[in-house]
Amino acid sequence: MSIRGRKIRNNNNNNNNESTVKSSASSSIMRATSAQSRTMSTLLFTLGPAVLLLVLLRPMPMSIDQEVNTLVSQETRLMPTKLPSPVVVNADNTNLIHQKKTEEEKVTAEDDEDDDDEDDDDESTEDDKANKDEDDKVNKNQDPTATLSTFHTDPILRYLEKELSNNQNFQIQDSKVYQQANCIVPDDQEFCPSPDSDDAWRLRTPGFLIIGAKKAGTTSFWQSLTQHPDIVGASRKEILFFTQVQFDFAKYTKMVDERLAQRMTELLDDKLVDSDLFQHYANASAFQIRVAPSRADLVTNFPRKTLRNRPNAVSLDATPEYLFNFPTSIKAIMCTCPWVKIIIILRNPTDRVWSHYNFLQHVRTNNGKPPINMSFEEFILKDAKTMSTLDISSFQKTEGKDEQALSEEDIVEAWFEYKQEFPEGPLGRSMYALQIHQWFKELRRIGREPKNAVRIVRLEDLKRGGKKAAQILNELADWVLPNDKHNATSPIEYLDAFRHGMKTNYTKLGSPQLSQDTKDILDRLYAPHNELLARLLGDDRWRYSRDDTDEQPLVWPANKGREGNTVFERTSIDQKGPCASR
Ligand SMILES: Nc1ncnc2c1ncn2[C@@H]1O[C@H](COP(=O)(O)OS(=O)(=O)O)[C@@H](OP(=O)(O)O)[C@H]1O
Repeated sequence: MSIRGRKIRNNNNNNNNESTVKSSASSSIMRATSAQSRTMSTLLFTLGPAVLLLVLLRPMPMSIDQEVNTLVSQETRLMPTKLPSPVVVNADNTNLIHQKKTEEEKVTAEDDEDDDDEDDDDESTEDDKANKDEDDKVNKNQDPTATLSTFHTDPILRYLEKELSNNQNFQIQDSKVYQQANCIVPDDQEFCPSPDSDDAWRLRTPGFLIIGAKKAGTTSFWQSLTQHPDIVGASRKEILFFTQVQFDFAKYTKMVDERLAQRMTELLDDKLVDSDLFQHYANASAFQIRVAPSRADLVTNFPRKTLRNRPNAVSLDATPEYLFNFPTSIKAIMCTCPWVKIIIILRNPTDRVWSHYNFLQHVRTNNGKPPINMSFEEFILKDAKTMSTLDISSFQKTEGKDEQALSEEDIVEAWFEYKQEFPEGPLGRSMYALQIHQWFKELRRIGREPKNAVRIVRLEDLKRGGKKAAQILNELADWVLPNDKHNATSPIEYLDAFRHGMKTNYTKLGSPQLSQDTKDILDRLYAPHNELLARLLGDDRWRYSRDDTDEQPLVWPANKGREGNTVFERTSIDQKGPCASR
C-alpha cells in the first residue's frame, strides 16, 4: 500500500467509508474510545443531576490573588498548563519551544528528585509566600502610573524592525513546507487535505475565520456576516476550536507518539520508505500530529449535512483568541484547513485594552465578584510586570541583551510563557504588528500570499457607519463567498446587523473614565508598535494616530485583485498541495 494509500475520499452514498480504511490499531483505539464514551454517557446520565448539584453547591472561596491569576474568561479556563514534549524537531523549528520546555522540565524533575526532604519543601513554600507578600506590599506602595511610564518593549520592537527589514520574510517560501503543514488525524488515517475535495473534511472545517482582535467588535462582525444565507456560522461564536485544548494535546500526544514510532519502524523494516522520506514524515508529523483535531469536535461545530446540501455555503468560525494564540493556533489552522480565509478586525490599541478591562470588570464569577478586582492601572501594571519578568527571553530590556534583537525562537517562547502567566494578556493583545507578522510569516511558509489570504479592517471605520462602512462589510462578504452569490444580502443589511450586533457596551456601564495620563502612557507605549503595523501593512494610515483626521475607511490590502475571490484560493495549493509529491 502506498504511504498515503489510505487517504479518505468521501462518497455521497457512503459516509462510513472512513471506517473501512482504519488500521486495526486505530480501530481498537476508536473502539476503546467509544466504549469509554458510552460508559461516560451512562454514568453522566445516572449521576448527572447529583454531580451537577454538588458542583453548584460547592463553595468557591477565591483569594483576590487567585482571581487575578486565573482571570476567568472562557479562554483562560481552557488554557492547558503545558505543551507536550516533542518527538522530532521540524525543519522550520516549529517545536523548538516544546523541546526547550522539556529540557527545563527535566531539570526541574531532577531538582525535585534530589530534594526529598519534606521540611525543605515546606520552607521553600513559606519562603515563596514571604516573597510574594513582600512583592504584594511593594506593588501596593507603587504608583502604577509612574511605574508604567518606564515600561517599554524594545526587544519586541527590535525583533520586528529586523524582521521587517529582512526581505526574505516577504518571499513566499517553497511549497515543501506546505507539505509539512500536513495533518494526520488522530484515528490514524493519513490525511491529505485539499480545497477541491468534496470530502467530509472540507465540509467540517471553516471556510473563513475571524481571528480577532478580542474587544474589537468581533461579535458584531460575526452577526453582520452571518446575515448572508450562505454564510453558516459554527455552532456558536468563539468555538475556540484551534486553541490548544480543543486539540486535546494531553490525550493524543502519548498515544500518537507511540503509534508514530511503531509505524515508522514498520515502514522502514518493510522498506516501504527510504530514509529521506522517513525523515520527511517524521518532521511533518512531529508537530502536526499534535494539532490534529478530534473528529467529534469538527462534526459538532460544522455540521456536514447542512453544508453538503448547500454547495455555495461557506462556514465561519469567529474566535478572537486565535490572533493572540500564536504559534499554536496558526499551526493548527494551517494543518487543518490551509486554504482558509482570514479576517482581522482591529481597534485603537489603547481603547482595546480599556475595553478589555471593563469587560472583565463587568463579568461576574461564581462568587459574584468580577474576575479582576483592581484598578485599570493596577491591571496593566501587573501585565507589564509579567512581560518584564519572563526569564529567558524577557520582553524587557536586560543587561547585555539590550542591543540584540530577539530571535523568532525567543519571541515564540516568551509569548508562550506570557500567555501562561497572564492569559488575558491585555497589553500584548494590542501589539498587533507582532501578532499579524507571525500569521503572515506562517502563511508564506505554506506558500500563500497574505494579500490573498487575509483582510484587515478597523472597528472605528465600521462604527462610523454610513455608506462606506456598509461597503466594507459587503466587500468582505463578497470576498468569502463563492462567485455570484453575494447579492442575497444588501450592504445596508450587513451594516444594520453590525450595529445591532453589539451586545453590551461595557465601557459605558458605570466604569470610571480612563484617565488622560494613563491613556497617554499607553498611547506612547503603542506608538512604535503602530508604526511597525503601518510598515507591515504598507500604509501610514494604520498608525492609529489620535490626530488622524483622515476618515477614509481602511481595508487591507488596499490593492487587491479578484484573485482571492473564490471560496478557496486555488493557486499554489492545487498544484503543489501536500499530496502532490506523494
Ligand atoms: N456596532 C458597534 N459599534 C460600536 N462599538 C461596537 C460595535 N460592536 C461592538 N462594539 C464594541 O466592541 C467591543 C466588543 O468587542 P467584541 O465583540 O470583539 O468582544 S469579544 O472579544 O467578543 O468579547 C465593545 O467595546 P466597549 O464597549 O468599548 O467595551 C463594544 O462596544
